[in-house]
Amino acid sequence: MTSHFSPEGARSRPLPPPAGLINRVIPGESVSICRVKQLIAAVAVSDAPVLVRGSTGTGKELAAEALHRASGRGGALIAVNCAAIPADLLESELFGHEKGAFTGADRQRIGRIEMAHGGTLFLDEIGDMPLALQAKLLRVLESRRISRVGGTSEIEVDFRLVTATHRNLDAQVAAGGFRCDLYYRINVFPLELPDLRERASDIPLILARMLEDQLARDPALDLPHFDTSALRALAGHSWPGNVRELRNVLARAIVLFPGRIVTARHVRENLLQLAMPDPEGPAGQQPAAAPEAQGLPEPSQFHDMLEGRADLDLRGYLRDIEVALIEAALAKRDGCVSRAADALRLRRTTLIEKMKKFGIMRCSAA
Ligand SMILES: Nc1ncnc2c1ncn2[C@@H]1O[C@H](COP(=O)(O)OP(=O)(O)OP(=O)(O)O)[C@@H](O)[C@H]1O
Repeated sequence: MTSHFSPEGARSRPLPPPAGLINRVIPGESVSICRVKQLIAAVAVSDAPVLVRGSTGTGKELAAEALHRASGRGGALIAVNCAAIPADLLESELFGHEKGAFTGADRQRIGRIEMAHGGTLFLDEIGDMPLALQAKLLRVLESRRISRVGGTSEIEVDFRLVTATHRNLDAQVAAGGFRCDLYYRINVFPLELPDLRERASDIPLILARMLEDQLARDPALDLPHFDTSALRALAGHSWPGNVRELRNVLARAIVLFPGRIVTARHVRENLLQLAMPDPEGPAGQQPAAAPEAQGLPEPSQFHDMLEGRADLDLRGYLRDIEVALIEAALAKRDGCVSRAADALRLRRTTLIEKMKKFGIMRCSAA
């Protein structure tokens, strides 16, 4: 029997991992994600199998990475997506094969389970594993030994098992699609990841982490800046695709609004829906400074200002603000419509239309 067994892989790891280690992998401070991180910290140092559940895109693979890093195991994290590999290839992918084991096996191949020796094996979408392979996996978990396809000798393996699924495994077991004995083996420590809409308060931190990662990958990137109204609009979305959907929204923002301020309107019209942005604010123009940086009230301040008020003539108030800002922009630029339009990030024709609508004259500052 070949043995990969070593005191290194089998040592007990009694010290809890530092919280910062897990925080670096999973950003967020909401109650629900903090509970997940506490559970990860508690279980990481043991060898107990963990079953991560959660809707698609909630970060199940990220949770596996956090568990692995916090476990202190010296080996690698080896991930296998059981749904992405055709059923007839999955066995040799997991167990490896000897040369000549089947047609096309022209050389020996080490499988993923062997590669995970001393580390963590992450079996994503375990609910999609064929029943025959489930039986083989159960034997490995019980004996801690594998045989490569076409091989005769046994190889001892020491790995921490983390599995994940977005399926309802209880229902699958009841329907006979998943082995009951394997289910109990892998479900020693269940970890439930919350949907993003249940931890919307984490969106700014997750977004900041994603932006940091983008910048680390490409320091020359001109990143967009999400203002508070944009963050509020993101928090109000239902996020059926969870954090993966948020990642896609950010990817869109990087393309559509490089170096620009992203507002709630952009979020609603261009990022959560796929309309192209207004040509106002053309490419090459410097990003507009945030309203608060220009001494203007930042939109979130209206929350406090409106507290306790019964009603408001919104249309009239917004018109007065628009007129006042247009008149101020024209006055500061000696009545020059083109320069005022640039300053207001409007097309010249749009500004002229507004001036006609509100009866604004080209007055100068003097
Ligand atoms: N908390 C988070 N912070 C930053 N990025 C995250 C977070 N959670 C998930 N992501 C990112 O979202 C994407 C989806 O995450 P992941 O693949 O871990 O989800 P999943 O739950 O395994 O999805 P599926 O069930 O569809 O396989 C990845 O790009 C991942 O890096």
